[in-house]
Amino acid sequence: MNSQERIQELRKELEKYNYEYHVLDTPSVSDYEYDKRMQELVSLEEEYPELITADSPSQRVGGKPLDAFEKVQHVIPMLSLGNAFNEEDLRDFDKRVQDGIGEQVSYVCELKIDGLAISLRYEDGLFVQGATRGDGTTGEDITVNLRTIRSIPLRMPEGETIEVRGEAFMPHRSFIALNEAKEENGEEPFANPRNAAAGSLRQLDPKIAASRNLDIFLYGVGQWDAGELESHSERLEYLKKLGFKTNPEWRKCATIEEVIAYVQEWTEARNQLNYEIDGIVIKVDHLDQQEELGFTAKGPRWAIAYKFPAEEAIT
Ligand SMILES: NC(=O)c1cnc(N)c2cc(Br)sc12
Repeated sequence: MNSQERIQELRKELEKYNYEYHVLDTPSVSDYEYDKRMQELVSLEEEYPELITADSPSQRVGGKPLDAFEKVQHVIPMLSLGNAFNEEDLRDFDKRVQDGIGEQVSYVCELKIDGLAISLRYEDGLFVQGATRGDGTTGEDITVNLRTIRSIPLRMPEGETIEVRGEAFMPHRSFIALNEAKEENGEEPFANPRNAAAGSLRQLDPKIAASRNLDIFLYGVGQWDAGELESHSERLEYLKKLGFKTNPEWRKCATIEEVIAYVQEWTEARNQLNYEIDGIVIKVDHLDQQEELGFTAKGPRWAIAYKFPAEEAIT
């Protein structure tokens, strides 16, 4: 086997191990085995730098810090949702939807991740750009920092050209470790994981972002010319098939009663998660019904965000 073939073989192995560990949470090799192969890849790429490609597992943490972030225009605006605060608000939402459609409508419920909304663009399967939501139409290009999130594939097996959307966040254990380090250095700790994730992704030095152990759940699609799926639930399944990390707790709900039961279940169970959620997102599942309902100035008529009551401060 020549060096180029060995480099290709190492990249495939490392991408597989990375996917198993960071997306499936089911590692098949030890960190030692992973690190040994990464070391071999880095040495071979140092010997043959002309063979280095942007999607090589060795290229996740970029070089020098940026001077600033470029602006990115979102061709399809990134959503903001109207809020529901109690069961009555949810029933009012359901009534508006049923009146608007005139027949039974099914929903998808998802955990509302307390992080920051992100858009990822892939061209022919290659990760080419990642951006913050910003004001919904103009965000910031933070590609170099998003490349450091290990659950984001640098290349997906299917050569899809697609924009996917989700929420970047800082898991509890990363947040605790970061604030402990900050306090040891006499620095101001972050108030909550959302601020810590936002602050980390807005670092101009990708090495700092890489050190923050961020993660992401993908849950939506932006620009996608080939898109021919009929429902949001099919999109969630397709994102998973493409190799993205999707949140496993989503559920199809045939009625608002089932939505209310799901909300109740996670109001009680959210403290068992190893990441913060601040509510539940409820969406009409069928895309043609979403289109029929359309938008108000505040946001889509076909989705709403139920917000958990503020937790009593533990005194
Ligand atoms: N699954 C979802 O749709 C979802 C999850 N977490 C969030 N913070 C948000 C925000 C919007 Br806007 S949608 C959404």
